[in-house]
Amino acid sequence: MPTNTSKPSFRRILLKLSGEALAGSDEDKKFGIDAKTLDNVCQEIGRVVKSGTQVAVVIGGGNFFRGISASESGIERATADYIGMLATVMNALAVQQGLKQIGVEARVQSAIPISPVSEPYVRLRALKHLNMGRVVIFAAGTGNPYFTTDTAASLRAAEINADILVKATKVDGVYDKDPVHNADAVRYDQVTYDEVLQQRLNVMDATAIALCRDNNMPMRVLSIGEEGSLMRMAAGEPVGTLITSS
Ligand SMILES: Nc1ncnc2c1ncn2[C@@H]1O[C@H](COP(=O)(O)OP(=O)(O)OP(=O)(O)O)[C@@H](O)[C@H]1O
Ligand SMILES: O=c1ccn([C@@H]2O[C@H](COP(=O)(O)O)[C@@H](O)[C@H]2O)c(=O)[nH]1
Repeated sequence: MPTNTSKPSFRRILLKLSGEALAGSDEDKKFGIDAKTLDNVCQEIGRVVKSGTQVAVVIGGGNFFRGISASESGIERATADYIGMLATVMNALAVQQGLKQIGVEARVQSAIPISPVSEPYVRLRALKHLNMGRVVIFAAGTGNPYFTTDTAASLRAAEINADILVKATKVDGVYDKDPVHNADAVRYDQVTYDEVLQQRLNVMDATAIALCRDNNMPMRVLSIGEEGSLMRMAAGEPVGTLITSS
């Protein structure tokens, strides 16, 4: 529950967490969930919740499985995507547990019903949890193959009337080219949805960007590995890159 008396900059945010952000940064730890990294991520989320901002999370599955890569090696695409969606459920449960350990209440809602382990996605119930100060973790993406958790994040952000969609990932913003593969890449402070689409700045998939553009949902891309960045963003600081219509 909120502990601060100052008014937060955002009433409600949708945080898109990349699955890879839960894996360690060491070369030999790029798969699965690293306990220390998970704790750091949960602490970041906990600070924001305690400052009075409601937080909903959509979590990726790239630390376990990506459907499109697996389908290239022979698994039928739809099946591979269902495996990918189930991978996001594992991450969601881990984040729920990590938050619980630091005293932050959270509920997982899965777009693919898995009744023994999570609630199904029910929009009004999600809103009720958020209004009670609980973190809601949306798992299993959209529940449909051929989509990504970026698109799920855009969809859920619109559905819950979030003030902003925050993409927290390994890179600290949107660059003119992929910074992981280009040392000379230059970061934007602000960029439009159309520029991201036209210049194919692949920090998020095109469907997700278009959905945010069509719903006028502002987005911010920041690094979850940079300590305090999420809290600074929630306090209104211009962290990372802002994506808007103009
Ligand atoms: N122009 C760009 N600016 C910033 N990042 C970019 C750009 N082009 C490509 N990227 C890449 O986009 C990635 C962000 O996507 P990310 O790895 O978080 O994928 P995801 O699908 O959201 O999560 P997951 O790890 O669960 O698959 C960065 O790691 C970065 O390498
Ligand atoms: O709506 C969705 C969301 C995800 N998937 C599959 O899950 C994996 C993991 O998600 P990331 O967004 O890549 O982290 C993704 O590669 C898809 O295979 C999906 O099918 N539908």
